[in-house]
This record gives sequence, C-alpha cells and structure tokens, in this order.
Amino acid sequence: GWGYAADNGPDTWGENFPIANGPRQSPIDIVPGEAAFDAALKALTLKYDPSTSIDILNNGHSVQVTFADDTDSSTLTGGPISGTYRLKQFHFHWGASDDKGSEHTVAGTKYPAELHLVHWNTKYPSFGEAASQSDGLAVVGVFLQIGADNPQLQKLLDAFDGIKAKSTQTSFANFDPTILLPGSLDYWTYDGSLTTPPLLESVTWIVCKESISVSPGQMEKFRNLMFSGDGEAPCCMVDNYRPPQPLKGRKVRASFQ
Ligand SMILES: NS(=O)(=O)c1cccc(NC(=O)NCCCCO)c1
Ligand SMILES: [Zn+2]
Repeated sequence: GWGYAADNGPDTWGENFPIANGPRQSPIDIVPGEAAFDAALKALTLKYDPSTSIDILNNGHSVQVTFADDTDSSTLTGGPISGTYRLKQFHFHWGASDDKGSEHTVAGTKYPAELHLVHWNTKYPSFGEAASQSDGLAVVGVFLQIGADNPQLQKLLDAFDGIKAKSTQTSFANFDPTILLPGSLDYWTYDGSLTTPPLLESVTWIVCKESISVSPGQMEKFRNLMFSGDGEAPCCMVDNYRPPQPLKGRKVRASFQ
C-alpha cells in the first residue's frame, strides 16, 4: 500500500490515485504577501466536548485521536464555511529532523510538524459520504514550532508508548483538543484535498497563522512511533508529509490584515 518511502511515497501516489495531479491538491506553499484579506471571512468557532474523545491510534501513517461524531458535541462553525462540521479526528505530520515535517509551508518555510483537526459537513450522513463532496470536509491546520516544552502535548505524548507499532490503539478519553490551539485563530483558507490517498478534493483548508510550541525532546517522542507493525522490520514513523502541490490558479484568502 501507499506510504512515505521511495517506493510507495508521494511521487508514486499518482499511479493508483490519478487525482494526485488534480486542480485542487494539498498541501500548498502559502505566500502571505499573495493572500488576499477577505473582510467577509468570519472568526472560527471551535466547540469541542472532551467527552467525545475515544481512542488514540497508530494507523501506520500517523498518530490519530478519534472522536465520537454521532452528535453535534464537537463542532466547527464560522470561518470560511457555512453550516456545521463535526470533529472526526485529529492527527499529525512530522519530519526526521526539526528542519522539515509540516505539509503546508509558509513562504517556503517548513515547520517540524503540523496538526490536522478533521471535520465533516453535517449536511451529509457521514464522514465517508462527506469525503467525496467538494464541500464535505474542513481541516484546521496548526503548525508546531520548535521552542519551549508544550505541557498541553504531554498527555498525548505519554500515550505513545502504548501505540508504537502500526495498527495499535488504546483508549484516550476526556481529551479536549482546544488546548492544542494557538492563542490567535487568524487563518489562511483555500480549497484543497486530503494530503494522503485517496487525495479526495473535498477539503476546505483553514491554516492557522500562529503556531504552537514543541520542544526537541517532545519531537523525539513522535519519531519513536513506528510505520512498521510488530514482527516487521522496524521503521521509524518520520517524514510522513506530502510536499506542497501546484496552486493551479487557486486564491488563498486571509482572515486577517
Ligand atoms: N492529512 S488530511 O488531509 O488532514 C486527511 C484528513 C482525513 C483523512 C485523510 N486520509 C485518509 O483517511 N486516508 C485513508 C487511510 C488513512 C488511514 O489509514 C487525510
Ligand atoms: Zn493530515
């Protein structure tokens, strides 16, 4: 299956997923000077209920925290979207070293990691249905920047010991992803896609301008996770990011001046 190695990584995905070369692929390089301020863009409203967090999973591509999405307990409204989108999961992308790892870049700058909070449009019956619609998903991206230890990440990192290998998961209750958000919710937004196969062009991207901190030691905990399963040749989960894709005429809007 697909992955991030030379023989199954982003440069090969187009073989099985031709949309990889489509008109609205993600991630992109965000050039602040070319983003147009749009006064009509609303503030983001993120309302998360910690009781909806269920488990933490190593799915062989990333580490993911999954939420109960059978009610409107954890939602995204406002911002560039209309209607109500439900939080399904959040996960991360990161590098083998601190000089790379994010999917989106800002004027060519790579961050060591990027958080994705994945939401689906409740005008559709499920995530799976929404994922195939042009307005089906909204993903909030938050950059992680090397700095001081981030205590808000610690509960998450402490759970990694139980999910080192591919296809392992443990329960992860009462986690409020709000604590992972930066102080300012100023954002850039553009129409894009999933950044992993099946690369569906169904995502309204909402990328926060402000990053959150992560220390070098905390980054090492991400790098101790494994792409490989028990009994397989050990392979550290690093560089699980797709590089920026062609803008193809798309406009990036800014919620701030
Ligand atoms: N990286 S991302 O664009 O935020 C994103 C969001 C939601 C789903 C996905 N990708 C997938 O679900 N791919 C299907 C298989 C991956 C887990 O096994 C990517
Ligand atoms: Zn992602």
